[in-house]
Amino acid sequence: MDARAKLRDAKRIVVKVGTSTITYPTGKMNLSRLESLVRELADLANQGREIVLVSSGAIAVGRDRMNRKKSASIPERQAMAAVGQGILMHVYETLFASYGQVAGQVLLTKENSARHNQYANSRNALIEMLALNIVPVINENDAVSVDELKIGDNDNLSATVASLIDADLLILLSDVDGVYTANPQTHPEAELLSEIDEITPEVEQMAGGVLSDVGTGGMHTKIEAAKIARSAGVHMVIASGDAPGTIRSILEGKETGTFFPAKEAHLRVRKSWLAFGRHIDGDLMVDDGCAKAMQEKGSSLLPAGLLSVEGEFKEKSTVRVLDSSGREIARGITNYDSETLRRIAGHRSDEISMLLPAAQKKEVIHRDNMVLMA
Ligand SMILES: Nc1ncnc2c1ncn2[C@@H]1O[C@H](COP(=O)(O)OP(=O)(O)O)[C@@H](O)[C@H]1O
Ligand SMILES: N[C@@H](CCC(=O)OP(=O)(O)O)C(=O)O
Repeated sequence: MDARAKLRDAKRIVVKVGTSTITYPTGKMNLSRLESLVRELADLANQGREIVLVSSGAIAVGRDRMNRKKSASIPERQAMAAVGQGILMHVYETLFASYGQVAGQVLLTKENSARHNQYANSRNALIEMLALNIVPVINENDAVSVDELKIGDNDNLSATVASLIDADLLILLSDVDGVYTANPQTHPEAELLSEIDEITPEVEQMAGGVLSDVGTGGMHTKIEAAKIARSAGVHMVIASGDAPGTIRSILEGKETGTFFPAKEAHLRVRKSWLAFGRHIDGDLMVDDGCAKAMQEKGSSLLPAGLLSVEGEFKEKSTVRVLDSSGREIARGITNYDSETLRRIAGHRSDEISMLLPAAQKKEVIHRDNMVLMA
């Protein structure tokens, strides 16, 4: 069966719109886009589908209201978001109400997904809203989240939300109609890719940089979102937010935008929390033999395979595991702090008891506390 045909049955759908889709380059709201988007989403909800909207745009709309051209400082961006989010939500609420639907605002920070109890709370709230036929309208809580509280971009946020609620499909609507072989704004000869089955280093290379002045991540953060979604068993499509009817055409299984099919064996909720909900505290580089054993046999990470340690962290921190070329292959919770890891790196398990005074666990990261990323 054509892989896209599965999308016809998608019941729980997360749609993310970028700043560039819902505002004009001047910063003013693009009301006709907002109207046609909400109309399309309300119609899907009328069909009995569960819809979640993740919308950017708070900072741009706030800037426009306050007549600011560019907000350089972080506190100023926070202030702009506080103004813009209210305006945006008012517009969404009014539009959804005009189509007979109820919208409810949910603002998230990294903390909501980094602590397990808060992760469960966010999930419960969203699932209850869907059960009550409320359309959650989500954004990052830009007015309060800075530095380590910040998720950073709504592409990652939408994929984390999709994984949190076990969505069937995530649609990222942007100012570009999918992933091209290179940035089409700088490479007019670039070609649109209809489907990406594997996120290879070449795909990451194609993602290039951002040109948009109000958005944050460009194609790079959308590829990161695809990794999160696919691993969590969520299909993802990147398409243009320009043309009305795009979402309907995706749900008819038509070849619209770039399709990232979900991985078959997807992560259970605990593992997806482990991989994507938590703050990353450091990097561990491993040798090729160790990388192969982890990827092909699902082995734990042992000290013998460890080449180097980046960052200062305590035991039970979340770290990325990189292969010798620097590519991320896994994430997990380490049994040792960074200082101890530097001492035991490269040593066989039988040598460890001599290096460390008390009896220690053998693995650096146990396979149960690890998620493969590549
Ligand atoms: N390979 C690529 N294919 C498509 N777009 C790309 C690629 N590489 C970089 N881009 C850029 O990413 C932009 C979309 O990202 P962004 O402006 O952040 O959108 P949004 O506001 O929807 O999140 C495109 O307009 C394009 O300039
Ligand atoms: N949360 C911010 C936008 C962050 C963001 O990811 O923007 P975009 O790249 O346009 O999706 C806002 O509402 O202004």
